[in-house]
Amino acid sequence: MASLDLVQTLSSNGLPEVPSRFVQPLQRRQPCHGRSSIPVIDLIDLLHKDESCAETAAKALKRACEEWGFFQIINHGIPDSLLEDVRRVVKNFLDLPMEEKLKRPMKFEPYHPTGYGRLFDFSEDTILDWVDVLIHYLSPSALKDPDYWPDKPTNYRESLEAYGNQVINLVKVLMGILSKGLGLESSRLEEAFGGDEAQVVLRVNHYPRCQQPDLVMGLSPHSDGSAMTVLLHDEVEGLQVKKDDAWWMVKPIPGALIVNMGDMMQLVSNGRFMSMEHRAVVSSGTERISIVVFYAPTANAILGPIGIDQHHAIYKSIKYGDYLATYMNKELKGKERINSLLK
Ligand SMILES: O=C(O)CCC(=O)C(=O)O
Ligand SMILES: [Fe+2]
Repeated sequence: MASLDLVQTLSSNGLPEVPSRFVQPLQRRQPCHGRSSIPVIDLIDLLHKDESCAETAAKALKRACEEWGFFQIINHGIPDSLLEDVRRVVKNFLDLPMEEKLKRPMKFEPYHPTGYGRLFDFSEDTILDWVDVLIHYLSPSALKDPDYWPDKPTNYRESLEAYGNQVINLVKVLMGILSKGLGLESSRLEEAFGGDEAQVVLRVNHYPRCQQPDLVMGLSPHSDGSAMTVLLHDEVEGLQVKKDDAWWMVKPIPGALIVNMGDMMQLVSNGRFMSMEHRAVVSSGTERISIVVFYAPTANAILGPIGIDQHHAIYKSIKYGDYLATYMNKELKGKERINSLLK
């Protein structure tokens, strides 16, 4: 296959048209309906000493997960200065010369792509998304290959380590509350996903400016294969969520993190917490960077609906590693994968 430059290079080379491999067929260019105010959840309320306040907030969280599967979390406890650091070191990495970034080119291990480059490029027929990515593990230690963490800029590793730990703690708190919301012990979901063996992956999505933004997708419609996903944005719009068959542009709140339920949360909750389809669009005026943490089960976890009479289970059980294998080896296509687990 002839090699095609990464998007950042294509963006800066000044060509009037995007290469044909990025052009989406008309039926895949569904318009956006408008802006949405996805639910806003305040962690201070969720952890409030006043029980009735905490309970009201927990109900709002549960409703957000049932109706949208997406919310923005404010007062999440991760200092603004750390979020700033993370955005800065990631931007500094992306600004390095291509040869430096390609010292860790994308390697496609069976389930675990890691490195810098292009995702989901399976054959010359695959339509490519207008995005370059950097991926590495944050946890567990067996998968956290330090060689795949950029060593430039100098404080990249320190900032991402600190941020990763804080996001993992936040996810655990949210999962504890959602676990109780399903009528389970607060630790039940965390245990189901493998406790400290859960796979936590960082992915930087870099969407450079695009000369023909209406013809391409930044990230094609998909649902996340994870249990929960936490997205740090750069205040640039681009994330769209599909609800009631329409696409809604998320308006990012400065300082907030965007959280969404992944397929594994939909599975274990027997379809109560929704792993919604979403996509990213790009613009001709501004680049966009999203820094995403996927909190996913350990590969050995066998998962199915939890805490219900199995007659009422609408999904089959699956070993997460098998799910991941199909997830990573196919083009992104809406909610095809989780729907394939329906009984
Ligand atoms: O960049 C975004 O807004 C979306 C990222 C995303 O959906 C993903 O990385 O799975
Ligand atoms: Fe996603």
